[in-house]
Amino acid sequence: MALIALDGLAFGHGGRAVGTGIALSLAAGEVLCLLGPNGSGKTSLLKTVLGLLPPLAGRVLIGGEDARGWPPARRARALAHVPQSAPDGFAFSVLDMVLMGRTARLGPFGHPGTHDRALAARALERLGIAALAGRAFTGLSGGERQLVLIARALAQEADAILLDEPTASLDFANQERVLAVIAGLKHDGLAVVFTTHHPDHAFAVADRAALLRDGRLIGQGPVGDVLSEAALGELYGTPVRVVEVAGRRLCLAAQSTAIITSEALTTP
Ligand SMILES: Nc1ncnc2c1ncn2[C@@H]1O[C@H](COP(=O)(O)OP(=O)(O)OP(=O)(O)O)[C@@H](O)[C@H]1O
Repeated sequence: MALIALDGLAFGHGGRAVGTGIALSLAAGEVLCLLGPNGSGKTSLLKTVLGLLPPLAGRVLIGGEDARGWPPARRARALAHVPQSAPDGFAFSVLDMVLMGRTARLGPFGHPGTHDRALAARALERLGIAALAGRAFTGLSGGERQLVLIARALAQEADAILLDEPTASLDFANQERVLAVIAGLKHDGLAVVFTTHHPDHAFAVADRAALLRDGRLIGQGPVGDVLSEAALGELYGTPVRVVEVAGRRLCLAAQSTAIITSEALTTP
């Protein structure tokens, strides 16, 4: 059975529809990459699945049940969220930020115990940021914050994790680390949804891709079927080349390939 299913979903803000007619499903142990141009509705769609925005029509089914009206704790046990960024608030330590991921799992007294601390420490290690545990979250760089938000979601131990541009602020090595973490979550049997502006990342770790343009899905299915040069070109409105290098498929904007090639030819 699908862990997450979207059925005729319309979503938007303040009653104004951004997207309509969304039908998608994702099983445990599957990774879905949501691609689309700026403003196509990726974040709004994720927020609707997470219950942060009410559906304007249709349903969000989690484990086969309509999730409308679910209490936050139940939702948090099912779905973890990695937002693009967190607002500046109190100067919580990194460890306390990650422990907040345990909120829906805490016992009657609401205090994290040994098990919660061990999970938080493991999540920090998995993201390579154990050394940041005692630092104030508000004193971190954008990329460090992004890694902490991912660690917080891992500590949540939800059935599915939805990540909004999880590699956007990260350096090259940390992008690879996060892709490896996503592959690890799949291996652990979680359902993973992530948005990105890098189709390469879909090729690297996703089983399925969904292409959102102007709030409508113009393609979805297995990555190998969906991410053709033609489909990516239509999605972004620019010619795209897909090349294979060292066993990995990579995307290039066809126009910039031409520029690079002509420069390479003319540079002595
Ligand atoms: N809080 C909001 N209130 C009203 N409209 C919003 C709000 N947030 C986003 N929108 C609108 O919804 C549309 C989709 O935005 P959304 O952030 O979901 O797109 P996106 O695909 O995630 O974009 P990007 O790739 O640039 O992050 C845009 O037209 C945007 O202006």
